Parts: sequence; structure tokens; C-alpha cells
Amino acid sequence: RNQTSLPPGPPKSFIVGNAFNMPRRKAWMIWSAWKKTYGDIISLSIFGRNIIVLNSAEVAFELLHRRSAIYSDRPNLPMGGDLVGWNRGLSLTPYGEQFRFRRKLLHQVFSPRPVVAHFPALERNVKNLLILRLLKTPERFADHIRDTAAATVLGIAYGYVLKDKDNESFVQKGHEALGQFSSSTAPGAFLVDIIPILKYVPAWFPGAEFRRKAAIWRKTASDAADSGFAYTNNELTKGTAPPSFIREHLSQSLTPEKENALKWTAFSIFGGGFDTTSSAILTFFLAMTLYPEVQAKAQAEIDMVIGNARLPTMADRSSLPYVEALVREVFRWGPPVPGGVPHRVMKDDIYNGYRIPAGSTVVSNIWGMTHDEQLFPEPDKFIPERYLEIKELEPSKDSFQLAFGFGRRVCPGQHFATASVFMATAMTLATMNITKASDKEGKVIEPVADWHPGTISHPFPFQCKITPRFLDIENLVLPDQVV
Ligand code: HEM
Repeated sequence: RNQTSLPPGPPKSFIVGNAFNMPRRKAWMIWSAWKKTYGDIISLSIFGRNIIVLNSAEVAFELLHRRSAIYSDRPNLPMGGDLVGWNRGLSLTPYGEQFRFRRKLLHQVFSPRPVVAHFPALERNVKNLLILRLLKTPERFADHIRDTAAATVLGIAYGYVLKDKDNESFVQKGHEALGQFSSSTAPGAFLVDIIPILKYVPAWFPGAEFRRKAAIWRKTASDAADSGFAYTNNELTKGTAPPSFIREHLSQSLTPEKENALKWTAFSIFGGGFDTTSSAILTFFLAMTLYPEVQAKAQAEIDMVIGNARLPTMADRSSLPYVEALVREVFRWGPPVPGGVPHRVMKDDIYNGYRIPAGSTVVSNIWGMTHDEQLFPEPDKFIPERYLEIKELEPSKDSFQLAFGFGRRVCPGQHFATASVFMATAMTLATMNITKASDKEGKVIEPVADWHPGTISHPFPFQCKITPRFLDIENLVLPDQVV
């Protein structure tokens, strides 16, 4: 093999390279199919721009983690970053001073020790917004999951307490903006990401639909970030602001640039934590609908360890190994960010004799890693037992180490995210049975295990039947706060 050759990949055409065989939808599945032909590291080229696809955990840990000093930048994304303006948020901020400032702010809240301070609010939100609402309107389970995930991160970022009518405002706006984030940053979804010069096409130009879309999406994102920041500022002025990320860090001495960074970092808490967490909790509900025997085992564990006189809390986590394994399997089976978030390598590098040129976009096929048949036999099946027997999990088998990305850009909210999904899982299993729904004729509706193609990928809408496990469940779930 030539020392200086790029990693293998599909044949490249003259000038355009792979522009026309770049997958435009669920790219991670195509990358996985290519793995059989080209291996763990693949190169693509689009009009001279190199894209390196990391198709195994081993390569991702080596490059993005061990060599993180040069693999932690973000590529410029013409559609999602420049036009829609998501490069104002942390997830697309280039590696450098701004990046470090924002990560430091988040570290103070979300690293393993300080994050524990948010567990009581998490327990309260799961009880009040998920379990109590499931008792009243179980058919709206997807809305309740969404509100629970939103409430927790909105509380941390802005000190905001979610109310019922919020579906109209904060949550709705954020939800809309995040859906647009997913669509605008999905690998290969917009031609302008493949041919960046197209971003200069004026919006009125025939065929420039993406420019018009970008202008609308940009406004949604700005409104969502501004309204959260304005809310806390207003509460601070009134002297009624509860503790929050913004309250903690806002001060007169902040330069306008740092204040702007604070605003967008707060929105990154909401943006990073809301849609991803609701995706994972929805995946849990889907898995329980399809795998009743798993549900029964997890409920038996909860009944044995906790009984049914109280609800599970975060303090029970280490005593519930089957539930913990189930949560790990949720992140493996339906990783919420299946195609990762692209990194950019800042210096020329060599891996395994292959050349990785400076400036290449480096994408990690997280879905491919968590569906690697060698590591996870029958990867499409939901089998928590995979995680039960193993005492020391190798990183490449640990979905908690794969689903949150790699190196210096690893998800800063990972500990809080797994705690949130654990809490929702344990409380739901303790109180509810999830089964398949039936149609009007009494025919069972079989849900399909399939996920949306965006950057943040949710299960497609599905139906299930949710019923309380005990007659006196309401006494167990008494609201401790009016929501
Ligand atoms: C189920 C839950 C979650 C999943 C699966 C998830 C996954 C990810 C992934 C894959 C990345 C990209 C890492 C990389 O570039 O290699 C990321 C980045 C990020 N996540 Fe999460 N995340 C979740 C929850 C959260 C929460 C609760 C927060 C709240 C702080 C958060 C905030 C962020 C931010 C700000 C980034 C960008 C980091 C950077 O670019 O430096 N995420 N997340």
C-alpha cells in the first residue's frame, strides 16, 4: 500500500469526486454497507474536499480521542452552520478560545459531581410531567416525554418551570428550532453542503428554495435562543429568578461577546439535551412495546429491590442492574445521534499507513458502531442481557461511550442524559405496563422499529397502550408540586 494514499472508498469521478454517490438520507446505513467493501476507515471526496468516515469504535477512539489535540475542530457546514446560523451554538463552534470558554461553563454544571445537584428536579419532573400525565392521557405519551425532557433542561439553563400551556411557546419554539437543526445539518441533505459556493446564490433565484428555508429557520433559532435569555433576564430584574445556568454566570463584567456566548451556550443545553433525551425515552417506550419479556424482567427487578410502596429514585440506580443494562441497550439499539456530529482534523495525519489530510471532515458512524455484528450479535434485536454478564465493559462495547461522541467534543451532558433516561425508564416500569395497542376492530397494531433520518433521530410515531400496574397507583404518585 502506498504510504501516502487516502483510506479506501467508493470510486471517485473526475472533479466532482463522490458528489453524486454521497448518501443523502440515513447516511450511516450506507456507510455501514460500505464497510463490508472498504473497511473501518473510508474516504470520500466532494469537489476536492475530503470526508473521512470512521466505521469502527476502535478507529474513532484512536483518532478522535487519543489524537484529540488535532481532531477537535468542526467543519464549516454551509447550510446548518452559516445560513441557518447554528455555528452560534457550541456544537458547531470551531476549536479555539470560544470553544474552551463554553465547554468550561458547561463543565461546571454537567461533570459527574455537580450534576448530582439536578437529580431532585429530574425526579420531580419525571413524576409530575411523565407519570402523572400518563395516568391521565396515556395516548399522548410522546408529548409527555417531550415535555419532561424539555422541562429538565429548561430548568437548568433558564430556571424556567414548565407549565401546561407551554406547548404554545417555549417548548414549541425550541422543538421547531431543533427539528430544523436536525434537518439542516443531516449529512448530505443539502446540495449546498456538497457545493458550498451555492450559498452565495440569492434567495430569489429560481431553485434557491434552500436559501428561503434557511432564512426562516435562522429566525426560528434566533427567536428560541433570545426568548430563553430574555426570560431569565426579566426574572432577574424582578428579583424572582431561581438558580440557573444563566443566573449563575450573568454579570455586569461580561463583554458583549461573552454575554452572547452565554446566551448560545444556555441554548446549547436546551438544544443538546431536549431532542436527544426525548428520542432515547421514546426508544425505550418502543422497545417495551415490542419486547414484553424484557419489560417483565425489569419490572420484577424493581419490585424485588424497591417494592411497590415507593417510586424509584436516582439513589436506586446501582441496585438495579437489569434496568441499567436496559438503558444501555436503549442507547445501543437506537442511538439518538446515529451519524455523530462531524469533526475536522487540523493537521495532516497518518493512520494505519493512510493519509488523512488537514481540513478533512471526519464523521463517526455511531449507528454502525452500535450495530457491529462482531460486537453485538443480532444487533437489530433489543437484548439488555448483552450488558449484564460483562463486569468491565470494553469502551467499544459500551453504548454510553459510543452514543455521546468522542474526544474533546464528547457530549458535555452525557452523565445527565443517562441519568434522565434511567429515571424515566425506572419510574415508568415501576408504575405502568406498556403493551401493543389495538385498532377499532381489535386487531393488534404492530409498531415498526424505525427512526427518522435527521442528525437527531427519533423513532417514527408509533402507538402503544399504557395502563397503570396497580389500582392505587395515584397514591404512590401524588404530585408534590403543581405543574
Ligand atoms: C440522549 C441524550 C444525548 C445524546 C445521545 C447526545 C449525543 C451527543 C453527541 C453524539 C454529540 C457530538 C459529540 C462529538 O462531536 O463527537 C453531542 C454533543 C453535544 N451535546 Fe449531547 N447528547 C445528549 C444529551 C445532551 C445533554 C443533556 C446536553 C446538555 C448539556 C447536551 C449538550 C451537548 C452539546 C452542547 C454538544 C456539543 C459539544 C461540542 O461541540 O463541544 N447533550 N451530544
